[in-house]
Amino acid sequence: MDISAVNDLSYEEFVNIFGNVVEKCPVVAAAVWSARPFLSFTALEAEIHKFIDVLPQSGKEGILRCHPDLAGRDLQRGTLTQESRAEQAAAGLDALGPAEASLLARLNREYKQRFGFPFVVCVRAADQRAILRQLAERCGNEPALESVRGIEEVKKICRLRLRDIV
Ligand SMILES: NC(=O)N[C@H]1NC(=O)NC1=O
Repeated sequence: MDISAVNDLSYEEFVNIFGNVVEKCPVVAAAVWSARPFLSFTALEAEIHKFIDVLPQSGKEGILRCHPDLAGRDLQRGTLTQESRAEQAAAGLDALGPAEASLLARLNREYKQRFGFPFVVCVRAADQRAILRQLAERCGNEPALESVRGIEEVKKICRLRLRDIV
C-alpha cells in the first residue's frame, strides 16, 4: 500500500489495518488518523511518535504493559497477536531449549517485579542470545531509564510493522 492509499482509508479501515502497529493499542492508530494526509511513511511514523511522546509516564508504562512476555503464557497458549507470534517465532523464541526457557522466564519475572512493566525489545532484529543478554543487562537499569528504553523498542517494533503494511 502506498501513502496515498493510506490517506484514502476511512478511520474504520485505518484502525483495522494499523490498529496493532503498537501492540494492543489501537487508540494510537485511531488518534493519528486525524493527522491525514500523511506526506510520507516518515510523516505517518512521526505522528505516531508524537502521540506516544506526549503521553504522561503512566500512559507510556501502559503501552509497555500491553506487550506480551517473550516466550510467555500467550505464546504457550497460542493467544499472541498475529504480529507478535511471527516476531517471536522469527527470533526462535517458540523453540527455546529448557535451560534458555527457564532463564528467560526467571529474568522476565525479575524484570517485571523491579519495573512494574514487561521487558520489551524488538526481537525481529535479534536472536535468542542477544535477547537474553539484553534482558540481563537491562534488569540492572534505573526505572526512569528503563521506561525510556522500553518505549524506544516499541518504536522499533512499530517501524517494522508499519513497513510490512506501507
Ligand atoms: N515483550 C516484547 O518485547 N514483546 C515483543 N517484542 C517484539 O518484537 N514483538 C513483541 O511482541
